[in-house]
Amino acid sequence: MDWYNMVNCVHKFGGSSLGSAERYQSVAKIILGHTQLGDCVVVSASGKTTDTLVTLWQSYQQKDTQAVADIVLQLSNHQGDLIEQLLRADVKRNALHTLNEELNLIAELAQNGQLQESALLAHGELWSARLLAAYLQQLNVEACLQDARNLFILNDGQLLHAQNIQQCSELIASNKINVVTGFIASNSLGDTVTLGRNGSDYSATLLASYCNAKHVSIWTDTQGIFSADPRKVNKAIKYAKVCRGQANLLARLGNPVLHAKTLSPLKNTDIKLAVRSSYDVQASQTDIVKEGCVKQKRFITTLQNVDLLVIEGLSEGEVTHVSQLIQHSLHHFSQNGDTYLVVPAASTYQVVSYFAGRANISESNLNGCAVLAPEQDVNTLALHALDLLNLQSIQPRFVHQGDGYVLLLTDQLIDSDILSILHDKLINKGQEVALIVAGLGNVGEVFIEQLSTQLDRLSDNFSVKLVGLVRSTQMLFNASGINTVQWKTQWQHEANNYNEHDLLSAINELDYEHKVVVDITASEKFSALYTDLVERNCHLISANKYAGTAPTIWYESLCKSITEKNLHWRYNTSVGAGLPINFALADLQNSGDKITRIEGVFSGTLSWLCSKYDGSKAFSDLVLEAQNMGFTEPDPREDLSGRDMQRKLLILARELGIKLDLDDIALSALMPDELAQGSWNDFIDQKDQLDEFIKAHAHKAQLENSVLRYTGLLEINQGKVTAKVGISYVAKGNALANLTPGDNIFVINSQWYSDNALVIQGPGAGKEVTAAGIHSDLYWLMQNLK
Ligand SMILES: NC(=O)C1=CN([C@@H]2O[C@H](COP(=O)(O)OP(=O)(O)OC[C@H]3O[C@@H](n4cnc5c(N)ncnc54)[C@H](O)[C@@H]3O)[C@@H](O)[C@H]2O)C=CC1
Ligand SMILES: N[C@@H](CC=O)C(=O)O
Repeated sequence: MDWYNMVNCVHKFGGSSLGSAERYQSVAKIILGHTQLGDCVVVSASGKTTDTLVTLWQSYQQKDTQAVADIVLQLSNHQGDLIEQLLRADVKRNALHTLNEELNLIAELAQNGQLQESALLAHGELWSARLLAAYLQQLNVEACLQDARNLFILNDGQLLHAQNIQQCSELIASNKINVVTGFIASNSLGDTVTLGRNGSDYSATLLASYCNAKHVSIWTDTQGIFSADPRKVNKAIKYAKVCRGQANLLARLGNPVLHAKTLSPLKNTDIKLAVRSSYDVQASQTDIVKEGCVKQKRFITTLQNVDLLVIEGLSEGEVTHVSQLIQHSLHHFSQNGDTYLVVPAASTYQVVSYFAGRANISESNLNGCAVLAPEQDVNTLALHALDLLNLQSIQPRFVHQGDGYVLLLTDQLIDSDILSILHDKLINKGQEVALIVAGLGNVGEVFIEQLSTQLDRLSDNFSVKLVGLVRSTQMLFNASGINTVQWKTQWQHEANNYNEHDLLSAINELDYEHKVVVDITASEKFSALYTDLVERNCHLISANKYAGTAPTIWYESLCKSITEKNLHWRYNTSVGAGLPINFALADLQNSGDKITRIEGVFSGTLSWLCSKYDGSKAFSDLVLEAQNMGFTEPDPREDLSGRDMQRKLLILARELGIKLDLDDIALSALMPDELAQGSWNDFIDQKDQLDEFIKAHAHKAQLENSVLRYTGLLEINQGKVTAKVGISYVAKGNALANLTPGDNIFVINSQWYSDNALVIQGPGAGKEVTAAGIHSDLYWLMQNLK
């Protein structure tokens, strides 16, 4: 591999990511976990160091010697503390010595009137890069310091690209982690210059383009790019992918996450840019991708205190130049034959002077907002936004509709309450939810049938699309949507062989605000995918019981990841099919009640079999009948063995916060143990043994004036848990003896329902009720999506 392909990724850490010794330690951890030799790590000045250096410069210009001395001391304290806390004694001594020499020189230059602004400001990045490199070396990481003044050379304000590529090829070490100073460069005379506001982000993308890196990761204090400022709008949506064009427009229209300049070196390259949190490494990132690779999203930004200038004969080059001059991304547009520039009011004087007589202030002291959206939505959103502002008694003074956005400028401030209303009505409405359904058997097919009538009424805010269907051997995936009525025809023509890797990468590529995987398989293998699905930000709905009854360690870590990622997992149908048992238990507990006992029949299959059996028909024939009706598990022995009901009891126990594993629940089977072995055909060959077994139990029950039932019990008595499922002889008068065949019954005792139990009873199996129960989970999920 030649040098040109040695840098895989350029990482960039901003000032807040390096604000304290603990933050440096976190950054080092990220570097250890996310870099390979040859990668570059671009750093900003630690915390508020650049602001402090700017204040020092201003004090120096005002000849305030006391303030200069105070600020030098402040810098010495902050940098000194970092060195003290991070470096080992031997390295520390040298580092403190160098720092003191530099600070003394600053003080001396200030005294002699020889301080240079850019050279002074450059210290911030130099200090952080030097300290981070030393700290990494101390951790035995092959790291080296790179002073970007040797990599980025400008002549007359223009970067000398060919020369810089050459410099990078000579200086960037392919066998080390290169810690590079952000923000700074040098001119062809060798003097220090700076790259302006957000310069370090720009340094990172510039370096990536010079080194032909594959990725740039901007590690920052936000988790990515949101539909609105998440500090002001708590329902702001984090987007997984945003196209470069919209990111650029956002930067010019008030969203501060990325500067327009940052994106410019990526033009005409395939370099991938990601914005991610250095505070929450597990959180998903936002990828900024090439135009056309993702759908356009909706955003709302606010603008505060801006002026609108009309500029005669404005050129693109002048916009770039004046943006650099005032260190702010600027937006310009034409309307009614005039060309306007939106300028922060604080910089208006500078901009007007720059255009020397060609700039006129059209409107001043404006606030407002911009709504960005796919082109086809802008017109409707613009009208809707005007109505909403009107309702809030806000009259826009200036409205401009451009390609993919509408800009609404007004006298009044758009505070976070108004912004949230606008966001709710304009942005949230545009969200899309991708639905992937695994398992198209008895229940799955009915679920899809019901889906076609359900889609429109699921939520006002979201548009839900079925994008994936999965069976054990085949899958159909179409990111733009599968027709819920004609899916079978589409399946016949387009379904491919199923493998987990293809499914996960198809899900990864989905550009939807939310993804939901509905598991209606009876597959343990599929449930093992849940951790991968959660990693890909999928909400889960399960009729399948395997994940809910997996070993405690796996189950708890799954629940933890789901919570950490603010995802939802619904599994109401895994117990009691469509009966609202999980809702009821959650509700009781949320209301402060304590559940002490749940007894009942939790298997629709076994309820149906036991109630139907009167000796007139062989029990095994009833089993086949139940199987045909779609009542049983794919292999009915999962029911007869008691294992399925054991799973349900475990799910109930975990709902109550009880830590159990499957084998902690005592079980006696409703069939001879030997029949559990072998194939289904072997079982059928030996069905007489089952019939004899049942006949014998039914007879014994009869002798006790009782009936044969299969029941479960979960009891918590003074901290002691009893959990069991098995054969019972239930007295004929008992509620459990008189169920409609197929019904489940849950008899719940609690602190508040102690003498007179709360009873939930109804069909506990069947494809229609189960599919309807899954729709109830999906509906709940839609109502609870942010
Ligand atoms: N039938 C009922 O009344 C109720 C069923 N359930 C649960 O619903 C689930 C489905 O039940 P049924 O529809 O009756 O079963 P089924 O056997 O008719 O359908 C299962 C489907 O899952 C698919 N599948 C199996 N392994 C797979 C894998 N590894 N990846 C992807 N797909 C796979 C099969 O191709 C099939 O389409 C089961 O977990 C069951 O316990 C829950 C409540 C009631
Ligand atoms: N076989 C199961 C179906 C649903 O879980 C039962 O009847 O309980």
